[in-house]
Amino acid sequence: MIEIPDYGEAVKYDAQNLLVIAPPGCGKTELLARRAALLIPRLSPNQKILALTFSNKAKSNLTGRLVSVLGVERTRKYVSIHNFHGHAAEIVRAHGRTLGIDPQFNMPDKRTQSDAIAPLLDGLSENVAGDLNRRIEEDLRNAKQRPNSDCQVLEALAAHGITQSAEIESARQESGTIYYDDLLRHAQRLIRVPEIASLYRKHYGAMLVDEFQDLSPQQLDLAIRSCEQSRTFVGDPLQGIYSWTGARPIDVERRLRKICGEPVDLGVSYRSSPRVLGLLNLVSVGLGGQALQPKDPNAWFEEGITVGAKFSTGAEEAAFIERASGHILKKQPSATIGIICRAAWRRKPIDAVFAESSLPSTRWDLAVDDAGIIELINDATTRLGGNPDLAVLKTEVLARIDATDLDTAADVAEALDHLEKLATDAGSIQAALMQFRILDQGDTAIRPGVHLLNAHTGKGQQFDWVFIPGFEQGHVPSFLAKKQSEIAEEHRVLLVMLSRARHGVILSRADSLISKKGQPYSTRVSTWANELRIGLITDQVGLLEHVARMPEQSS
Ligand SMILES: Nc1ncnc2c1ncn2[C@@H]1O[C@H](COP(=O)(O)OP(=O)(O)OP(=O)(O)O)[C@@H](O)[C@H]1O
Repeated sequence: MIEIPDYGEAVKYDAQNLLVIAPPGCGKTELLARRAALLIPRLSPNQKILALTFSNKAKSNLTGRLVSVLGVERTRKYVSIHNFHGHAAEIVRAHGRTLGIDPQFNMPDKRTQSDAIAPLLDGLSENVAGDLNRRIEEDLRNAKQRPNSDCQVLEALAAHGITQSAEIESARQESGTIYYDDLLRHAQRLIRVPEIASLYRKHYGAMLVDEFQDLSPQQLDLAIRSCEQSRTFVGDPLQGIYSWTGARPIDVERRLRKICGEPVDLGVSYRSSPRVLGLLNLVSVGLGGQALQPKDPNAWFEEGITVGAKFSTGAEEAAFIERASGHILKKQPSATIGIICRAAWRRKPIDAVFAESSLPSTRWDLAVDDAGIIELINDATTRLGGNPDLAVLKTEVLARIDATDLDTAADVAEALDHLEKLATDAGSIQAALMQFRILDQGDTAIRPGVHLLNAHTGKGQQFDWVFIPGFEQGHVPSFLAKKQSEIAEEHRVLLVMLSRARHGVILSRADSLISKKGQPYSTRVSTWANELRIGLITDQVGLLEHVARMPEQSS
């Protein structure tokens, strides 16, 4: 490992291919943006940099950083920023005909495959349906994670899958539908055609890949065949939390080391306070990683804060989080507060409290909280004369977005679903639209106020304060994690949640929660409580006192 404490050196590091492996908050994403500035003058005329991210949120994050370093115009002119599905969709649209795929194929969204599986689950109990669904998804993913033709997919399913998986795939092939995994598979097949690869390689003179630990070998293959020079990969295998979607951090890192040589390491955190790092280091060292030092330990009020809080009920915990957020925002109106739960179900009482609160809050998993999506729907409604049929409205909205932007398409579908429900009560689509909460979120930066999200959505993001409710066995780690490898992944999820925090982290739990059936049940503290105990310096009372001592933010 080549140790470079500051990214300044790594940006300029003059390797053709550069691999950067570093813990959270050390500036990996920032490095990509700065490296783009270094690479642009080296591009040939008409060439661009291909920037690839794993998810749409990561794409917004990287876009924001690129824009702050390069400016809007240079970013637009020199960098194509895609998530993997978007990049794959572009290849399949442009060249799919080579494989007999109609270039006008309907873009899949997150539900296309699950809608096809749903009829097979009808009438089954929740557990049996959940297991069957998982098994079918796993079979299909395994059969499609290599450049298999449709016939080879069916052969793989016949050899290794259950009959229902083959049934779903046969029906898909007959109808000519494309699912998410088919996009990547077809793109991988196409990029192996030398003439097609050569087009992309001429067009892209450099490549930036963020969060390489989240990639499947298939995504990596697609990336490295799309651009063959000046490739920069950044990531942190200890933040690998996507093995359930096919990510293989160890294999991917091995391959990248072959391509790039020894990785560069960044060892200083620019994100977190000494207290937050103290807590974070307990987890990362437990996972075999290195302990991080803060860049400027004296820059933080009282060195930051870490809190362990316990409540009798989920409702009490939620009320406290709302109250503490209010105190923080009163002292620091521009503070960003992330309330990060491992799983959405655990956030229920908290979401309910913030839905009634006067504090500014955004739910990241609710598409209708996204001003961009609402604007798209509003514009389309106006064009269609004010009160359109929902199906017509959907077509109109989708016609206005980039056909390869699957995540936005999925958000639109989700928002329209929600709109449909609201319209039933409100009497019309227009009346329902008035009820959508429009937030002032013009750009990609995280706005001051409260953000409610789940661990996986928070990947790559940061907040001044992070609340992690639900530090209970069954939630952290999730009750779904049974194998050793799954529990290790849950441990990394904890690392990801903690490492989103800049100034302070508040871990909390409730003794009693309400089940889906409305019955109270008792909880036990997370298995990792002992590991973290010495890193938690105070409790909920100490938190409020710390906030009370904090100086008022000057305006
Ligand atoms: N050299 C630097 N000087 C000043 N600030 C920096 C520097 N590098 C990064 N930062 C800031 O530190 C914070 C964390 O950086 P960044 O998000 O790039 O880290 P990361 O390694 O990508 O984290 P993660 O792995 O959690 O996604 C950001 O606010 C960034 O602007």
